Amino acid sequence: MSADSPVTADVLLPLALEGPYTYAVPPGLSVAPGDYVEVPLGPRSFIGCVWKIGEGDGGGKTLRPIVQKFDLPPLSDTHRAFIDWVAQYYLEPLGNVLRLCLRAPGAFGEAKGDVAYRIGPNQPAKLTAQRARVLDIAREGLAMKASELAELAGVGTSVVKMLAKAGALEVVALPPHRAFPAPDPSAGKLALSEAQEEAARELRALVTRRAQGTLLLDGVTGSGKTEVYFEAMASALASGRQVLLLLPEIALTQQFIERVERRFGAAPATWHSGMRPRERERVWRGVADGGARIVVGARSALFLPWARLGLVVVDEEHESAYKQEDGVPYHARDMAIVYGALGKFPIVLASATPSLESLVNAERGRYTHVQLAVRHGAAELPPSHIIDMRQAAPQSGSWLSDPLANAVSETLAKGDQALLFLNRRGYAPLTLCRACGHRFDCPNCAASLVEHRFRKQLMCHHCGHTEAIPGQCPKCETPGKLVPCGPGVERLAEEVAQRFPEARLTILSSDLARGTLLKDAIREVTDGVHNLVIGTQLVAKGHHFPHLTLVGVVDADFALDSSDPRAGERSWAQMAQVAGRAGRGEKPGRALIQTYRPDHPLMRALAEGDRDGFLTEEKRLREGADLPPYGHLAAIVISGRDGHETERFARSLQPLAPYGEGVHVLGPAPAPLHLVRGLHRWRFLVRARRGINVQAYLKAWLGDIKPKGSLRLAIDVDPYNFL
Ligand SMILES: Nc1ncnc2c1ncn2[C@@H]1O[C@H](COP(=O)(O)OP(=O)(O)OP(=O)(O)O)[C@@H](O)[C@H]1O
Ligand SMILES: [Zn+2]
Repeated sequence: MSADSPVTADVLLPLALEGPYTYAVPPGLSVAPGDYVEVPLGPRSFIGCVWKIGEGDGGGKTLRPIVQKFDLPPLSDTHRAFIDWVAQYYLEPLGNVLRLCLRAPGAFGEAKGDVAYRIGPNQPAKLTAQRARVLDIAREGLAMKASELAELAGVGTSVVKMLAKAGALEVVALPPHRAFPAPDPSAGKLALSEAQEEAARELRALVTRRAQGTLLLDGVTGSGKTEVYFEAMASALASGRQVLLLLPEIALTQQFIERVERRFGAAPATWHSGMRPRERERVWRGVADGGARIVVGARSALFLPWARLGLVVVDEEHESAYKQEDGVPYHARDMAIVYGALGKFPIVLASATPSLESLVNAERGRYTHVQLAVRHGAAELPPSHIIDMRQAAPQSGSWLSDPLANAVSETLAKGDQALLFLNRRGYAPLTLCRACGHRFDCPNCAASLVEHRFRKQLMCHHCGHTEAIPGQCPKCETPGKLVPCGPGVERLAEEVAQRFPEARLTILSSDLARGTLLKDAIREVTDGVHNLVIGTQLVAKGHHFPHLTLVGVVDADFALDSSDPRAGERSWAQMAQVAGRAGRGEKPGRALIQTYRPDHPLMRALAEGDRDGFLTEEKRLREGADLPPYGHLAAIVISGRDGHETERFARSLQPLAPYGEGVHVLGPAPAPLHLVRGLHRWRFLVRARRGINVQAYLKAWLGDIKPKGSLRLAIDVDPYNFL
């Protein structure tokens, strides 16, 4: 390169692009890989990340220059290598993966004094829908940057500026971000039991080695795993590193965050989907400059621009909530392990019901396996009893067998708390007309509408479509003949209220998940305000309810038959977890499980507490079928507006699938959920023996296919969703 040849930089943009674009570096600007820069693309400008320097030459075209460089710590080499890895593994455009890392647009704000906007004294002369949206958000009271307000309202920043000019918004100076308090590794350390101490020693050793390595902390419910992995976090913090504690979104409760705060004497940073833009920006910057030492976050926190990450703990590692389903379909647990390998730091996976994947990796000697076999302190694991519903069936329209109802009475009489677990929201999963047989289905999806009686609505749980509950059948017009079929939590609550009129009843369901309602409800259950709780899967997630002594599983057969190869494992984990909420305090607990299939290996295993027996059988089945963790799966979902066109396109791909030794292509077949949001869906499932490069196979098959019109082709490597 001669002295006067233009210096160029390859800049990756957070768009669906396979690679970076080359730009000219204007004289006087020095950029290095990892720097964040603003560059033009077409008529717009974007914030991207410098990927390489001086390699591209623009292929003879005149290069457009970089507009500006942001004064932020660069994205580390490790993080960029991680992005490359994720993109290759999931066959995603590189730019889409970068986008996961830049989810805090405000962090790139103007370098000069930040200003914010809040509601002002005037009404704008003309109130367009866009302006009204901005003002509605401003009326909530928080001062926000133009970019944040605009993003929330789904408008351009010009709308915000225009409203400010008209006096409908007021400009205020934003105070600088609050710094993150420094954690103290030994602040609130509890005295550990001998078993905990022994486990903690292994975790600390792993962290001080400062090398890659995965440890599976496999401890029964209530064994005190949290205190044990806190020790690993303490070691990483003491060595000056940052720590990420990943939780399934729904388990990220205020209670848990307070527990972390007590242990380390400082509130951790948190990261989840419900955050306000300014807090996002604060955390993003804190992670980038190293000021945020502990982050407790949902899966996407893995992609934050870590400065000195030294440990990731994945709590409830078996949870399928770690799999992102939209956009880049990554699995945060698996990608945490990849990140650890690239960054040479350890990963701790914790669970009372580890995934088969992790257990098999531990067996193969890839993971260190640390077990806690008993509950902490005097608490004992609750025994599970099976109720054979063929013998004890309740009368029609009622869902509690006598043995379960009696157990609830006894529990309440003793002043204890009982939990009834039913994984169905709403009142009834299906509504039929008794006169003509008409069933209420979603107009956009291949699914029945769920009655939500409390909200007086029929609702689709796939697309959110709602309609009022009609007084008569829309088809035969007979009034008063509509019947709800099957139970949801609301309907169960009706029965329970009738049977136990004295009980202080509450429902914990994700219908409450927005806002503070759910937090309050969980705290009230913890404090014993309620003595009878009806809950969906939400209650199975790591909560500690000290007064709870009885867990009743209302429908254990619910998820057994499905196209999902992990259905058995998942049902088992869910029931073991929910049973594990019982007897965590001073009094012993028990679990009663209602099933019509008492001979199913899963029910037997639960009754006998024989986890190993059940999992050995599951492993045998999976190994025989080359299913994970013994083989790879990839799903290919073809969707489109037009049913015939979608089918034709799916079928046209089938003969193009190359022959591959050890690779099976199943399909195309209509997806179990063959219509969602008006899109018709067809699926292929690719099953490959271990050691086969599935990505290479998929590229060879589908790499050049460009679906047209409304048709889409989505590849899901390591799928967890089989609908
Ligand atoms: N060393 C200790 N000293 C005092 N209390 C402890 C100690 N270890 C654990 N506990 C308490 O025991 C209870 C269970 O511990 P923890 O929540 O860590 O269990 P866990 O293994 O994570 O359970 P689960 O998997 O069911 O969520 C908690 O109330 C916790 O505060
Ligand atoms: Zn729908």
